[in-house]
Amino acid sequence: MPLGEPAHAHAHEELPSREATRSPPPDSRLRSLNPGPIPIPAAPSSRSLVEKVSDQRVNLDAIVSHPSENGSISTVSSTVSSVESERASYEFLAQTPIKSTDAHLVEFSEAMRTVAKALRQVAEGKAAAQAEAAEWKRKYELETERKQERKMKDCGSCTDDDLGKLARQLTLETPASDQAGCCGNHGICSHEVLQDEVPGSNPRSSHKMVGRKASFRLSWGCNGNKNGQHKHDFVSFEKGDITTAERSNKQILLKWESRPQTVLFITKPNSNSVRDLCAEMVRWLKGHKNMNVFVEPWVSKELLTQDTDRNLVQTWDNDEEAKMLHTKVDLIVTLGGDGTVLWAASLFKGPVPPVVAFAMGSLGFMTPFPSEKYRDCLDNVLKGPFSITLRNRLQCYVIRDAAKDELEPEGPILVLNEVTIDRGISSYLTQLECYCDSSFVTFVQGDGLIISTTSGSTAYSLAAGGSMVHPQVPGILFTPICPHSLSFRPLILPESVTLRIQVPYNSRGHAWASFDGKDRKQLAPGDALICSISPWPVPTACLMDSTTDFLRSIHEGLHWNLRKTQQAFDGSAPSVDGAALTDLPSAGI
Ligand SMILES: NC(=O)c1ccc[n+]([C@@H]2O[C@H](COP(=O)([O-])OP(=O)(O)OC[C@H]3O[C@@H](n4cnc5c(N)ncnc54)[C@H](O)[C@@H]3O)[C@@H](O)[C@H]2O)c1
Ligand SMILES: Nc1ncnc2c1ncn2[C@@H]1O[C@H](COP(=O)(O)OP(=O)(O)OP(=O)(O)O)[C@@H](O)[C@H]1O
Repeated sequence: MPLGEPAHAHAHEELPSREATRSPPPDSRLRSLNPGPIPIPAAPSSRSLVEKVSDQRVNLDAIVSHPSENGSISTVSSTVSSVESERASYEFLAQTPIKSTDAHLVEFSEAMRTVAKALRQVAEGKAAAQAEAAEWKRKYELETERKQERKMKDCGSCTDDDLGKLARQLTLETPASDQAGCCGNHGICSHEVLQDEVPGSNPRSSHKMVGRKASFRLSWGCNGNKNGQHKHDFVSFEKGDITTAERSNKQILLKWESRPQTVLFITKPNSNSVRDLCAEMVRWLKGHKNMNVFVEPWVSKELLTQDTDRNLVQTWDNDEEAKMLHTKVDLIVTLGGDGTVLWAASLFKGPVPPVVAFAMGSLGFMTPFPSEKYRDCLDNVLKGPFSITLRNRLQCYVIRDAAKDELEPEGPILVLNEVTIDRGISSYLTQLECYCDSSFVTFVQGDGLIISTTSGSTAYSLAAGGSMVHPQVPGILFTPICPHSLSFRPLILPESVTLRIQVPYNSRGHAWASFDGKDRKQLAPGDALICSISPWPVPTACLMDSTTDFLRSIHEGLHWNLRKTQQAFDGSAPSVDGAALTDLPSAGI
């Protein structure tokens, strides 16, 4: 049979002719071997057995020939091998000396049934795998098409050369190490982001527009590959090989393509040092960098006490204007602790400009920049390029039992750390039914549950026994709070899932949801919380790079695994392979 042709087309033609030349049909052979006086009721059953097996063969081939372009060699060969196994069964049936007893025939028919069943299972397994591969391929092709359309649309301004590069990229050619220009091969342009708007926002309300936003490009660096050349992020189907995307170990760099002009200041309230520094920084940015500065409405009233300072800044008057901030602001500067970064992120329900967080709190996991060196830090950031950490957020919807099919009109609540469902002031155990996509996960009985981002893994989730997870790891943490069970361990789920946490109808009390530790909402029996990863991450500027900053935070902020080192037997301190706490690289700024 020629390779590449459907197996079933030939299998059916070949089998009977071979059987005809080699041996008589099984039932006639059986009859000739059983001429004795004893009636043989098993003989007809032997015939029906053979018919049944060949019927099953028809079905098997129908399943195995499921249309699929990839892996055609393995597909055909697998079909051939199952047909050949069947053929061997027939030959075995034809050649086996059969004694004239009913018991033998019965035993034999049982054996054949088992063989037929095994063959069917093998073929069905292969067919399922092929169907799955075909589905993945279809999705991949759809996605490639969509990307191509989007890129073409977004690059209306690209030159022919750029479009050629883009086409090469989309046709999966390995690019040269050229990162310059619009839509470079290893990154994305901010043009795509800049065209997005928060749904429902009113462009006419942006009358305080302060000039065009600076465009920038993101590129993915690659360890050990200095020119930035790397494989594309896709799974190869054509050659039947699956390669791992290299995205996870890359540091993202932000490079300005035009000069950033507008900074938004977010400051921690009730702090004199923050107030003083804020005023000083605003003056410096205006005087030395000629930047536009936005501050929150309360800051312009309370923090900037002098009229001269107040005249240097702009603010917004209403929610509609606040919704348009992302179209004006190039950079967010935060002065405070992690709570201030959370607050800054909460102001943006859609895209978030890059955040440069200065540490003015007690811990500062997400605030790597030393406030006393703000001039050097801001100089470097405004010049670029600089590393960023793309921090995923969770989008959460509360679905009320009374209005099951309606999403909240004000849209999802976005959290950078976590959403917590707990028992509030109730003294009863919280009972929560948890589903991941449509699969049941578990029934929580305890103080509550934390659904956390990887950035939030070092906050409440850590206190409840969850793992610390690098913020670039694509996952969602599922951490119980004081579960009344010996075997409930925290989980980390893939970022692609949607979680549903439901308060059962027969729950003894209400539950409470809180979002980054704020905005508590009561959940009555029957109410549910739905959460998944939001398409709008928070890009935070790194002092060094994502990993160095993360390790520095867990060492310096949490004193992770700090312990006096055991002495060697000779009394000297053993050498430590790797950086000790005191050896951590300095800021370099
Ligand atoms: N038992 C707990 O640990 C506990 C209880 C409630 C809330 N929290 C956390 O507090 C967060 C709200 O922070 P806030 O500053 O508005 O409140 P807050 O002022 O009460 O500070 C909470 C503490 O958590 C730290 N923190 C916040 N986010 C962090 C992060 N991503 N990694 C490491 N530490 C982090 C802050 O630096 C601060 O020290 C919540 O999102 C929650 O994660 C923790
Ligand atoms: N601009 C703001 N407007 C209103 N509230 C804010 C603002 N910035 C911060 N907050 C709130 O102030 C609280 C304290 O802020 P933050 O965590 O930054 O300071 P901190 O507690 O001194 O620092 P750390 O958490 O490192 O100890 C947080 O609950 C935060 O949500």
